[in-house]
Amino acid sequence: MRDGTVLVTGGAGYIGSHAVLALLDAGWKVVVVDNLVTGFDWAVDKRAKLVVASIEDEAVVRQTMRDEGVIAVMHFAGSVVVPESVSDPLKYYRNNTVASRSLIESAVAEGVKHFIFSSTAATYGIPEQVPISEDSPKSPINPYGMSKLMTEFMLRDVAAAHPINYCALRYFNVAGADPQGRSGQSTAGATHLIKIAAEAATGKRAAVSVFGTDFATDDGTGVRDYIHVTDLAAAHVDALDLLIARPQESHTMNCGYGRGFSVMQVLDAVDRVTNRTIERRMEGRRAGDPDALVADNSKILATLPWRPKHDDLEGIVKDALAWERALAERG
Ligand SMILES: NC(=O)c1ccc[n+]([C@@H]2O[C@H](COP(=O)([O-])OP(=O)(O)OC[C@H]3O[C@@H](n4cnc5c(N)ncnc54)[C@H](O)[C@@H]3O)[C@@H](O)[C@H]2O)c1
Ligand SMILES: O=c1ccn([C@@H]2O[C@H](COP(=O)(O)OP(=O)(O)O[C@H]3O[C@H](CO)[C@H](O)[C@H](O)[C@H]3O)[C@@H](O)[C@H]2O)c(=O)[nH]1
Repeated sequence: MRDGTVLVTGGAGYIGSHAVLALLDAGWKVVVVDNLVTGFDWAVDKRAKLVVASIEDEAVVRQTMRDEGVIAVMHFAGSVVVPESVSDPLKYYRNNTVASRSLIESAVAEGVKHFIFSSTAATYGIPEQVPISEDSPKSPINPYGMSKLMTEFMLRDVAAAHPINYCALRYFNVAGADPQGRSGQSTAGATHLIKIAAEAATGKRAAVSVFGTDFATDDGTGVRDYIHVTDLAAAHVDALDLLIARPQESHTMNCGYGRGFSVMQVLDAVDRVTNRTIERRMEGRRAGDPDALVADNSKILATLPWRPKHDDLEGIVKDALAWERALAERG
């Protein structure tokens, strides 16, 4: 067992629940703070403690930090739907930026030493160059990306002023599910391509819409860097070890595999895995979708011992499908 407890905000959600598993499997004690707006209490592994509260509830968060001996925060809690951030920006500035400010303040006040933050490739906006390196211009094209970038700025300034270091991890497209079937993406109303394709493959949807066929890519459909959620969770555990080993340093790193697949390639992979043909409906572009988003992942590979173990599109699809079937059985 490691010394100290990790507080995982949003640990009842998709990515957070996988981080909880990775931390527990690595020997950490874990306490989750989640208000269950999009998460599920059953998604939190029983070895972890769950406190149902908002990260904005400073009294509860600070008490939890004290009671549990929290040495580090992994901060996944937030609002994650890009189009909603365009129609309701203040929700995003509140639940991502303002709530993060409150959480960071609690961490500083309680002497928590390390902070790991879920950031996003959406901080880059429409990239000038692909693959995208961390020092590329940050020009978010929606309030979601901006709300996350603002939190990165807060962390930078707070780490300069207080004895806390941080790692901001900019995720590319997260997909798949725990290969052992312990967690997966469960929130209804999915917008993410692989989740939607898994729903279509299991009969929850009649077809998959292909948003745009005139992008500047080989087959005209959007290209993304899909990273398996279990690899992403493992990167967080390694990032924590780095923050502990080098307390004077903070880091901002892309999390992706450095290669992209088009929408058509993803749907082809789903068809191969299921041995069926999902109906594809060609539609117009979604507002604000870039042609291609692929990570330059040289920094994370140079900085952490982390190496991808699930960099296989069909494997990602298989794990997403297995979880979708398990969800269907759950009812
Ligand atoms: N899914 C992706 O592809 C992706 C990509 C880039 C970044 N991210 C980031 O990763 C993080 C996790 O995303 P996810 O896909 O797991 O989403 P999710 O909705 O499954 O998880 C978010 C969790 O946070 C909780 N939560 C929300 N607001 C809260 C609050 N104020 N207090 C306490 N708990 C709160 C929710 O109940 C939920 O359990 C988010 O910060 C998101 O911005 C996700
Ligand atoms: O039903 C669908 C859903 C998506 N797509 C296409 O599939 C690709 C991936 O779309 P997703 O909605 O799965 O993911 P995004 O790339 O739009 O965005 C995701 O990844 C970003 C970073 O790359 C941000 O982190 C953001 O939070 C997260 O939602 C895009 O080309 C999109 O147009 C479809 O064709 N049909």
